[in-house]
Amino acid sequence: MTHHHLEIDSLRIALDGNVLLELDAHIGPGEILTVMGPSGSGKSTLLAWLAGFLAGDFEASGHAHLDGRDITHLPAEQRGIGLLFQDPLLFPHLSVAGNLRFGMPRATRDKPRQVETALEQIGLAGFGDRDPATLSGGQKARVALMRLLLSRPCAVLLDEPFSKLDTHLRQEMRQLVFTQLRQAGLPSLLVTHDRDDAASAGGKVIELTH
Ligand SMILES: Nc1ncnc2c1ncn2[C@@H]1O[C@H](COP(=O)(O)OP(=O)(O)OP(=O)(O)O)[C@@H](O)[C@H]1O
Repeated sequence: MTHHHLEIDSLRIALDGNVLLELDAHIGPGEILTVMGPSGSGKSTLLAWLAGFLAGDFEASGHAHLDGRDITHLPAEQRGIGLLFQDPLLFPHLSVAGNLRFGMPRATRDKPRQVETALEQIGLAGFGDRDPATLSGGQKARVALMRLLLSRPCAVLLDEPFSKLDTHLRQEMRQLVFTQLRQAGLPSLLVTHDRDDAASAGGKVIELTH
């Protein structure tokens, strides 16, 4: 297991001169930090800052370090951060296997074998040639998770990743996602409105306020 860690130092984000959020956090390998708070409290803004997509209207100061590397001003694609959203957003023009191969580092050894193993891990052995449109919501969510992990991120941001799933599936996906993130030793930041998500993540919880 690799030991990735993410640090947020003296982050302060303001909008029109008003401070929206201030945060210091250290997320160790396999830790999941949950961020909660009312609508408009800045949860998506925090993720956008970390991922490198923050809109120009915001003034941000502070630093983010990933594995000791200052990523604060790096372009999004050089940060090594993986994202998991509410919608699985699989590429419709690629097969399930094509989706899984998409973000794999160029130097990855034996890609077909790794794709096959990944499909087995999520109970979708033999689904490699399928069109993603023919998968159920739960199956798409599992493929999106594996595509993320196969891209070998150094940290993961999750934005309400389970909110579109029904209760039963939600429970199942929580288990799968959190177990996989822990096993991969990835520091993760979870944004959610759901207390059960936070409890299941098992880490610290931060509440953003206005
Ligand atoms: N591009 C933008 N330009 C100006 N203001 C913005 C922009 N994006 C968001 N805001 C404002 O920034 C504040 C924080 O928004 P943000 O989306 O981070 O909240 P949130 O906690 O994620 O809310 P929700 O739970 O509803 O998703 C809000 O007041 C919002 O109106």
